[in-house]
Amino acid sequence: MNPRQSCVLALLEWEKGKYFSDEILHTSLEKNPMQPLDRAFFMETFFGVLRNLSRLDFLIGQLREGRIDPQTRAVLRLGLYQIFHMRTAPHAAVNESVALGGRARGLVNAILRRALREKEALESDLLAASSAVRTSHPEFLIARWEEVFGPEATRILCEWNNEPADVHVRANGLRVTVGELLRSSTSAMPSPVHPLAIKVEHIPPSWIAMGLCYVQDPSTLLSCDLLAPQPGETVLDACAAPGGKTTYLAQLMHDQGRIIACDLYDSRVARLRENLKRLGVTIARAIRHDCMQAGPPLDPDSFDRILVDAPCSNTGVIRRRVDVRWRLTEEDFIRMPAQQLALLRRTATLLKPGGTLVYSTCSLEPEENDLLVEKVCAAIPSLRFVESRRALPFVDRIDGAFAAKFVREK
Ligand SMILES: C[S@@+](CC[C@H](N)C(=O)[O-])C[C@H]1O[C@@H](n2cnc3c(N)ncnc32)[C@H](O)[C@@H]1O
Repeated sequence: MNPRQSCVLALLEWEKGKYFSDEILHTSLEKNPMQPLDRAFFMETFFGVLRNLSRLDFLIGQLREGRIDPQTRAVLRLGLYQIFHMRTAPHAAVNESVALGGRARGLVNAILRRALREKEALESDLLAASSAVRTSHPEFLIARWEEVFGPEATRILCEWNNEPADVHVRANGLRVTVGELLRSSTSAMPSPVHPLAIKVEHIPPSWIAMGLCYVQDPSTLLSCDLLAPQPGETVLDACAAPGGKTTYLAQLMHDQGRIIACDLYDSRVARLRENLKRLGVTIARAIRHDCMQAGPPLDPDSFDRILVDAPCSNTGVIRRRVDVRWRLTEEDFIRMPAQQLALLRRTATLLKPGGTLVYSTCSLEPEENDLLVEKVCAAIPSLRFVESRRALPFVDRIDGAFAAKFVREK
C-alpha cells in the first residue's frame, strides 16, 4: 500500500470518531510498515489534513456544491492539502489523487484541476473567510479563548497550534549529563526554558536505545519541579503512563525512595514499565489501578508527595495532538473538571498529614485550572492551596501546562 492510500484509509478511520489520530497512525504503521520517506509523507499528510480540516473543507465547498461521499472527501482533502500546503508537484497531487478516486475519479480530477487553475482566487477567499476557517479551529474554542485570553493571544495561539511541534528531550540524569548529550549531537541545542531540556532536529537513535533521554516538552517538567520530591520519600504518581513524569520524579529523587506509579489501562501500564526499564529507574513500581477507587493497594495517609497529572481536555498541546480540537465539545469542560475533582478528593486521603500534592493538566481552560483550584479549596478542606504555575504557548513558546500545589493540613 502506498502512503497516499494509507493516508486515505487513516482519514476514513478517523472520521468514524472512535480513535484519536496518533492511535490510528500507530495501528496503520504496525499493519503496513513503510520506508522512512513514505512514513514521513504519510505522517505529514495525515496530520496536516487533520490540522487544516476546516480550510480544506472550505475549499471543497468553494469548488463543489452538493454532497460528497466520505471516501471522495478524504481523497479531495489529501489532494488539496498537497496543492495548498505542500510542495508536491501539481500533476502528482492530481494524478495520484485521481488514482485513489475509484468511481469518483472524474469528479476528483475536475475538482483538483479547477483548484490548480483558481489557486490564487481560492487563497484570497480563504483570507477573507472567518477566523474559524482561516485558522482551522472550531468556533466555540476560538470564542472561549478570546474571552479568556483576548483576540490577539488567541490569534497567536491558533497559529502556534498549526505549526509543527519542536522536538525536545529531557536528559536522563540517572544515565548521562546534559553536557554529555549536547556534545554527542551537532543538532542538539540547550533549551532556554529548562536546564535539563534539549531541543533536537533528529534524536540520535542511541539516545533512545540506551535510555539517555525521554522525549517530552519542557512544559511537562513544571509540575514535577513544583512537587520537588526528595530522595528517600514515598511518592504516588496517580496518573502515570506513559511515564514522562514518573521517570523525572525518580531522577529528582536520585532513584532513592519509593514511587508507586498507577494507570487505568493495562496497555499504558506496559508502556510505563518499558520506559522505567529503559531509563534505568529502579524505585518505581508500575501498577494498573483506578485512582478513583478507595481501598488497597494504596493505603491512606501513606504518601509524602502525590502527583495527580489528570486526564484533561489537552488544549495546551493541540500542536502535538492535532485532532483534539475536532473532538472537544462544551460538555467536556463540565465533565472533565468533575472527574478531576473526584480524583483529587480520593487521592487527598492518601497523603500523609503535612504532605504535598500537585495537581497538573496540559489544558489552558480555567475550568480545569484556576477554577478547579477554587473548587478544591471549597470541597476538600484538608488541602491548603500553596501556589500555582503555568506555561502558555503564546507567552512562553512551549506547550501549555498548569500545576497547582496543595499541602495536607496536619
Ligand atoms: C495526562 S495522562 C498522564 C501522562 C503522564 N503523567 C506522563 O507524564 O507521561 C493521564 C493518564 O491518566 C490515566 N488515568 C485516567 N483516569 C485514571 C484513573 N482513574 N486512575 C489512574 N489513572 C487514570 C490515563 O490512562 C492517562 O494515562
